[in-house]
Amino acid sequence: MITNDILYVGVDDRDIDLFEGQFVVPNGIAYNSYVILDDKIAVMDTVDKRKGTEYLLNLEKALGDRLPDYLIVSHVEPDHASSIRLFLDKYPKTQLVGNAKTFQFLAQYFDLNFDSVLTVREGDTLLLGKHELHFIFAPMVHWPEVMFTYDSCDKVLFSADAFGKFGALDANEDWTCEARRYYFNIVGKFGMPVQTVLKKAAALDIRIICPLHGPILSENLGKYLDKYNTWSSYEPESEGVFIACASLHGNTKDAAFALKEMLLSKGCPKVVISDLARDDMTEALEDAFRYGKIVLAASSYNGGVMPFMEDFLHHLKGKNYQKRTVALIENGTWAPSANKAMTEILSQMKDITILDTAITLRGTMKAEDKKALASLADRLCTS
Ligand SMILES: Cc1cc2nc3c(=O)[nH]c(=O)nc-3n(C[C@H](O)[C@H](O)[C@H](O)COP(=O)(O)O)c2cc1C
Repeated sequence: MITNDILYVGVDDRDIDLFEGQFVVPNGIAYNSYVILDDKIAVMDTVDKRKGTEYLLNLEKALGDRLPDYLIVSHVEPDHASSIRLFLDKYPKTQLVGNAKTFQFLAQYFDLNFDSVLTVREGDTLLLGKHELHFIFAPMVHWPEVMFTYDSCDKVLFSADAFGKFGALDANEDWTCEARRYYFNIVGKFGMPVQTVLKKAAALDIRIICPLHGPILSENLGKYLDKYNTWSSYEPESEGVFIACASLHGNTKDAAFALKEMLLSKGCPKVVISDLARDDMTEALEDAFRYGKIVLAASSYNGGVMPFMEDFLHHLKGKNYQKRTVALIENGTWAPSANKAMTEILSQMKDITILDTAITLRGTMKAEDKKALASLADRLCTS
């Protein structure tokens, strides 16, 4: 129970191998859905059809002998909407509520009778009894049709995918870490639209945030709003340096670890290294956004850069990576080419400062390489 009238009817999914076909979720994922019980009953979204049967049982229990009047569709993505067919087979008289885009997209997934739907516009309200629902459009957070719903009676914001996180509800883990990985990998490209909806939300008296994934947020809401403000404005969140490396034979990786030791010994508060070939790419992406300074260290490869690094940089570009200071380290035997290849991709991003400290290793680290790394460490500690 979330309030006296709002019940949780979502489900945990711990069997899924990859969320959205690409993200590892070691602690699963929750598909959240809610019921508002009033003179009229509104259900807030459904769940992935992978868990449709379990969902309908939860719903039935929450409804007792009553029937839902409305199904509010805040996001058409299948992890929330693919049980709508199942839902309507059981509750055929329920009216679907969405905006024009909601129904345009739903028609791509379902053969529905769209004559009976209720199409809302930005700022429209729906009265259930004492609960009045206000529709707040949030286009591109993270699809074009996304809308938030604010219940002015219980002061609850149903925030669609915003404020969500990876991890089933019964996972005992920190919110920030998995919410950050979720944000940058799923919503990260859309910083401006998130800023726009945060401004709309600032005008509301919000006591509880009910996202479509992850825990219901009811305490210290400023913390979550602040994180979203930092993330969506592409500002660094933590002091420190992130080193991403891709190394064929380990020499560049050795240099990355040597640099880490130097940075720590010079007082850098935090240094995180990711081996892009072995570590989770989505965590590397998260760390690249978390810190303000990053070092890219890679082997030269066929006149370019090792493909894991190339892939990583394309991921960053796709997520609108910006406002960061970058240092480059390459390794090559006959014609080192990694720094040039990395610079080319970085030059397509906004507001990236590449330090004039580029280092070229040839095979193993030599004394002069260690000196160059030490002066890079100085520069990173002072810039
Ligand atoms: C398939 C392949 C392609 C390579 N391409 C280049 C290249 O274009 N230019 C170059 O200078 N070295 C090239 N190298 C050599 C590596 O960059 C070199 O061995 C480097 O020292 C590897 O650093 P690492 O020990 O960190 O992997 C290539 C090596 C391999 C196996």
